[in-house]
Amino acid sequence: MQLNRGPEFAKGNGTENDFLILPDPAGELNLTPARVRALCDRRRGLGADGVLRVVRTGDIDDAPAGIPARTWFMDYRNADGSIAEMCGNGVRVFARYLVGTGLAETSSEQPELPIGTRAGLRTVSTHPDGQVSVDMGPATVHGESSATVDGSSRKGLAVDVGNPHLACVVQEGLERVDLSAVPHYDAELFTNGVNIELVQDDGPGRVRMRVHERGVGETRSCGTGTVAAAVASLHADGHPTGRRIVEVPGGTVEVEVTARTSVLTGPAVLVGHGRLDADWWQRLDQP
Ligand SMILES: N[C@@H](CCC[C@H](N)C(=O)O)C(=O)O
Repeated sequence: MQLNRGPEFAKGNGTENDFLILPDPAGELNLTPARVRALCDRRRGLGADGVLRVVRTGDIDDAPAGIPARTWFMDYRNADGSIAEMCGNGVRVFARYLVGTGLAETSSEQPELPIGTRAGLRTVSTHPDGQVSVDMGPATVHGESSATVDGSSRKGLAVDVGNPHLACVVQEGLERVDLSAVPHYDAELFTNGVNIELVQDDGPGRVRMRVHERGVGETRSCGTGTVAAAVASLHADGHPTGRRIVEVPGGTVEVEVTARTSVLTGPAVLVGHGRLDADWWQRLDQP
């Protein structure tokens, strides 16, 4: 087969929240919104919920201050081409990629990996059983709000996990809700849009969650969303801290919320890798 070798890519997922990973160690890739949309399109491109560009922090114009320039930075893009501050599943897959390709090293003495994100520096730890944890930083509650989802108004907790969430605890019927349309939310509170979670109790210490992600639509999982869901579930039980097992359509994760921070643990899987066709990639850059 004649293929003009374009940029490298890999594909991975965390609880079936799937990503295309584009290594860009020299910071040379022109990752336009049009290219992200084409890549993520499940018919026109390779298909994914988002793109993770692997770049050095020094090559990112809008990186938060204080992250050393050589630190690997997760330049996250939603499937619609928009930029988001943070991705809890993505950052675990990103760490798996760095270690798997030898771009970064971890060991039993030094299992922690610092990763730059637009929400700040995050520390990821890989475990011998294949699970990956990330210290997500504090999840900050900004009060209550509501959204109209599938024609019904739902009350929820506004939680900032580096990116914005509205986590709505529902009593029943989680599986029956139609999440195909963008929910209507308070645009004065969420000026840059919001990820919306529906969270249903599933026994002691357990919840089930579905999510409509900003810039994507319904996904099989959302790591930052699971943290918001755990916070909302704990809050509903009158606890500011604690632990929740969160079951999403794509699998199961664990969230621990402490007074200082929140930690998300779950799987991170690399599926394969290859090269984009250079002609296809070039054509996407033309008006
Ligand atoms: N799937 C992600 C969140 C990705 C960003 C989100 N759609 C946003 O726009 O904030 C996760 O695992 O956290």
